[in-house]
Amino acid sequence: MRASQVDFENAKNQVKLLKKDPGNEVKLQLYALYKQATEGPCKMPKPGVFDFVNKAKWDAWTGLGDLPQETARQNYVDLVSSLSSPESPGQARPGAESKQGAYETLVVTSEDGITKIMLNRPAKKNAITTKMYQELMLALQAAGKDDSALTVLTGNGDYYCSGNDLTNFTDIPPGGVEQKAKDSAVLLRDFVSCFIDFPKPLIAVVNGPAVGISVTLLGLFDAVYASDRATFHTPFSHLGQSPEGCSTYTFPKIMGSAKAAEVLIFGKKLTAGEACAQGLVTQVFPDSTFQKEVWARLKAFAKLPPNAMRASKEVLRRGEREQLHAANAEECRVLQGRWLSDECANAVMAFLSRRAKL
Ligand SMILES: CCCCC/C=C/C(=O)SCCNC(=O)CCNC(=O)[C@H](O)C(C)(C)COP(=O)(O)OP(=O)(O)OC[C@H]1O[C@@H](n2cnc3c(N)ncnc32)[C@H](O)[C@@H]1OP(=O)(O)O
Repeated sequence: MRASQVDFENAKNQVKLLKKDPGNEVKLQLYALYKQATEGPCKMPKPGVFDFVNKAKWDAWTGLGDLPQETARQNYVDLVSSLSSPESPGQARPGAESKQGAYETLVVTSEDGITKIMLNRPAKKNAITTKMYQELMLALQAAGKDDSALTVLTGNGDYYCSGNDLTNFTDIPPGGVEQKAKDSAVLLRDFVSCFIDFPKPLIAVVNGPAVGISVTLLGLFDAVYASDRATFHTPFSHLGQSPEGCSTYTFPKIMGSAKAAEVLIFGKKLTAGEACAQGLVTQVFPDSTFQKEVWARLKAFAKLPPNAMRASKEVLRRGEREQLHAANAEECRVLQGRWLSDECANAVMAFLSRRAKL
């Protein structure tokens, strides 16, 4: 799964042959990844506010931060591969099957026995919108049933994921904020259930910083590989919120109750090394060799008998599935109340009005 210069050149040519216009957002991502892959991080001065086109390009490119050029090249190749329609197989990277042209917020590819689900909003640090929650559930359902041996979740760009997209809170339905809180609790419960019940090995490839729900969910993965650039931050109290993703059950089990409280109540940000020492991360790799080393390892895992791996996962999970669903339900119930609190409203408003950042 590591793109060579030849793959990159092929992908560049495939873009010109695309039969369908991929839309402006995707074109901006292609532009940004291409620039990052060929020139490195954006050093151009910020265009004027009325220079809309160049400002959008600049935003997309700077949104990739310090993403290594090799990773940008890989992500560019993956994105082009995902755009190749099944009717034009000549456009696809040999061996890489892209089934999910339908997703707006994800790039999903299958290759070498591995289905890779990549969060794909790099300019927004892969913050999870309502649409992305829904697409992730669909992608996980499909991956659970496909013939790949492993499923991997990762992020495009310099972040793994910045957690819940805080603009989700601005989309209030006719039933008002109470209805919004209720709908969000249902969505969250269904979303987390997909991870609890996922039937085959699920691996997180944490390519950069992780925030909020993208951290708490890690306790439900079977392995977590992290770049040494990654950090792990759950600022729930700062946001007037409370933990989710079954972390109230998994974190004390993984790291002990004192360390779990420091992370989940006081929002202590962990480095990749600390997260590994506390058992949340399986192994940390230097960012410069992260993709190469992790994918080599995953390809070897994917050659193991898939039914044996599923059976082992099932027997490991069976003993605690009930407790996990109970923790999920209780976390969603408490959060529903938190979302209606002044503490939460003030924190979200502060972020949206650019007064606060983590
Ligand atoms: C329904 C289910 C609910 C599930 C409950 C889940 C809870 C959680 O996940 S709580 C955690 C929520 N996340 C956050 O509070 C993170 C907020 N973001 C930040 O603090 C920062 O953006 C950052 C530290 C993640 C990155 O900072 P920086 O490197 O300086 O980059 P920018 O802030 O300029 O970000 C670029 C761009 O992306 C937008 N963005 C980033 N994260 C989010 C987010 N979580 N929600 C919405 N938007 C986000 C940011 O606003 C910038 O946008 P533009 O200004 O339009 O470029």
